[in-house]
Amino acid sequence: MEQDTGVENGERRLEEGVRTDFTAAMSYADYLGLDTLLASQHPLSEPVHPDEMLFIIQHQTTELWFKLIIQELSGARDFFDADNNERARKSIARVKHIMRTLAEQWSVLATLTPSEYAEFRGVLGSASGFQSAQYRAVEFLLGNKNTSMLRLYAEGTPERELVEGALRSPTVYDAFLRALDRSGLAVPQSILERDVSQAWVEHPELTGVFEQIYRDPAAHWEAYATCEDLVDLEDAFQFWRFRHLRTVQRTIGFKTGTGGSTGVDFLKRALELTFFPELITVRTHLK
Ligand code: HEM
Ligand SMILES: N[C@@H](CC(=O)c1ccccc1NC=O)C(=O)O
Repeated sequence: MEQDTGVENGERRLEEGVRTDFTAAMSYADYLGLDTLLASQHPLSEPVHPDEMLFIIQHQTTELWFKLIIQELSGARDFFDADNNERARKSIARVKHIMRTLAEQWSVLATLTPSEYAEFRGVLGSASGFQSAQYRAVEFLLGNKNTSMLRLYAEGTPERELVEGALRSPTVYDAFLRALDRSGLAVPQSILERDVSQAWVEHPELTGVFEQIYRDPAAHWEAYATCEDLVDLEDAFQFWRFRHLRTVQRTIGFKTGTGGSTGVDFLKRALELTFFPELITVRTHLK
């Protein structure tokens, strides 16, 4: 007797229970809002350059992931505030994996050759990733604050609210340090009371706190693991910046950017930034 594999003539038979009528029930597309999502790609080149779709989708998928990163980093901050280190670490790990995925995603855009990009770059006008409000909010949540970036977003717009909100609130690192202090590792008061809207600058007096942790990991295991998670996150973020830089260089060389910057040279400077400088310095001090 033939065994029923559920496959006939190369086709998988639909099972009896499979729903096919969604007039009165929620469907996949309903739940995900696919009508608006998939109607949101508007190439401007005429005739439409097929590679413009690649360009748009690469940016849109990145913005979707940025949206989740903002949720997770804000969540991590709240968990630190509630002294729930384990949950904060889980959110940080998720962000790290998203950043790794996004760093890998550059290889798709790298298939866009300089000649192809030049064919539709003109339609972008003065638009640039530099204006991404979600990206800026992520940078701010991690400590790379810069008040002058606010000028890019008109007052009263949701983008301004997002970026300004992130500028004025404590960073994930601020929240972690406050939690460390509550746990008994004395973080200098000046750091706990710093103006959180300022960019983080290295505080040499903080390195001692991390030295205590790194000299005896077993005694401070949760804090130690969290420090390493933060370093992982920073690494993943830097890889994303680096791959952006390399993609830009192979696509437009040393042209100035549509956002008005010097381009590659401007992006290179971001590689000098570090979110958690004391976590690097502590390594130098370890014997
Ligand atoms: C061929 C593709 C790309 C090129 C040629 C390119 C080029 C540039 C350039 C030249 C800048 C400097 C600002 C300016 O003057 O415009 C910049 C900034 C930026 N781009 Fe791109 N970009 C590309 C793709 C992307 C993608 C896919 C994203 C993802 C959202 C992105 C996000 C950003 C961000 C966030 C900045 C600001 C970086 C910072 O402030 O350090 N770019 N890009
Ligand atoms: N700054 C890029 C243009 C660009 O990449 C871009 C343009 C519109 C929307 C997003 C962009 N992505 C990153 O900067 C350039 O100078 O070619």
